[in-house]
Amino acid sequence: MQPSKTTIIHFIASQILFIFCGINPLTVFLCEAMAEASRIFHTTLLPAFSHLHNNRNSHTSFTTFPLKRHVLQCSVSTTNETATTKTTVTQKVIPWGCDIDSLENASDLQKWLSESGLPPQKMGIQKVEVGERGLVALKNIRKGEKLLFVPPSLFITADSEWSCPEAGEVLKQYSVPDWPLLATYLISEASLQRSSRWSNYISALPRQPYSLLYWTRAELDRYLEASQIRERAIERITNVIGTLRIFSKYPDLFPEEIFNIETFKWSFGILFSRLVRLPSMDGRVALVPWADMLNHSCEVETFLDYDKSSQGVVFTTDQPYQPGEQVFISYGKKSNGELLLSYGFVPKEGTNPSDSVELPLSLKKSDKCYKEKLEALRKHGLSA
Ligand SMILES: C[S@@+](CC[C@H](N)C(=O)[O-])C[C@H]1O[C@@H](n2cnc3c(N)ncnc32)[C@H](O)[C@@H]1O
Repeated sequence: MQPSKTTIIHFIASQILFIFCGINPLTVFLCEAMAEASRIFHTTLLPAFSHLHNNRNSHTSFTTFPLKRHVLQCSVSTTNETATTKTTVTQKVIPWGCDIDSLENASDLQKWLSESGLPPQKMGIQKVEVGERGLVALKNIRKGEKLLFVPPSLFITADSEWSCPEAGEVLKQYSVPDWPLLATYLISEASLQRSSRWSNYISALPRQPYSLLYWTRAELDRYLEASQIRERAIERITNVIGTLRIFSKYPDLFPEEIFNIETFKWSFGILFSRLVRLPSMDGRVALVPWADMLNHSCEVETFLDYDKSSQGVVFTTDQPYQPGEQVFISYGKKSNGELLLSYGFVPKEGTNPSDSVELPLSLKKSDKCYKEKLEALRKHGLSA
């Protein structure tokens, strides 16, 4: 499920209220009031989103766009800004991957994975209510059961072999860090289509992942006004653009038709939403096909990790599942803003116990009540 209109507005409202709180250094204590005010804001001002959501097909020119765009568009649809948002639709379509809710390539992926060493699974990929596609229990699954067992031969890491070794050599020569290296690797392999060993995996990835990287500057300014997430999204976009600089020197290895801003938005969008850090492999980052079909729930705490005894990526269920139920993992204790930033969704309102807003605080030593305020901040686990 993508962010509902009310959830997005709740998020925006809390961020806007955050401005007012940020002015006074001792307003940490206003957080509760802020949340209450934002609740009032959303319940009194908003029409039901479900109606707009269900009617989204009436905006036919948006049908190939992620729902997030519809949500944004819906949230301003009663004003004439709709037209402004429509202008963003003219982006180039990535020539690989599939529609975000498509199962067309998922069965090929599953077949290829089983042939390549993935053991039989108790879950299958299906269309789901939360997260478009996800892994659903095919059999009874017990609480405390280990699932997945994806072997390392199926991971994509910074050490994966390049189909075009010369390109990989150049990146190594520049000691390019893991993230931009993986982003480039993904584009390089994707562009080779069927001749890449990852072709079945890449074909099942979304052609346009939900990501703030696709928001225009105007959208970021408008919908994330006063939020720290806005700055972080702008920083990420700047870094993605910066990655392109390396390639201008090697147009033969990295032709612009393939390595350009659109393809890097895609590959970084895929990394932000799917790359996992594996604590038991010294925090190594990897794309783990199949495991990356699991959606997030704030109600579970289990996470992906490498299991030395079974030599594969696993997670241990912290609740039982019956056949037909979607199986979830946790992407970490992240605020709604952080989930939006990396994964492009916001959990249903009131369901995320880790939700928070960042309040930058400063306390001047010249403040008459410096000591008392410092003490009050410390009491709440905050530093000045
Ligand atoms: C690791 S992928 C999970 C598989 C993905 N649903 C797919 O079909 O490829 C992460 C993406 O799934 C979606 N997702 C995961 N958990 C979600 C949730 N609780 N609500 C809405 N979308 C979710 C978001 O689009 C996110 O960027």
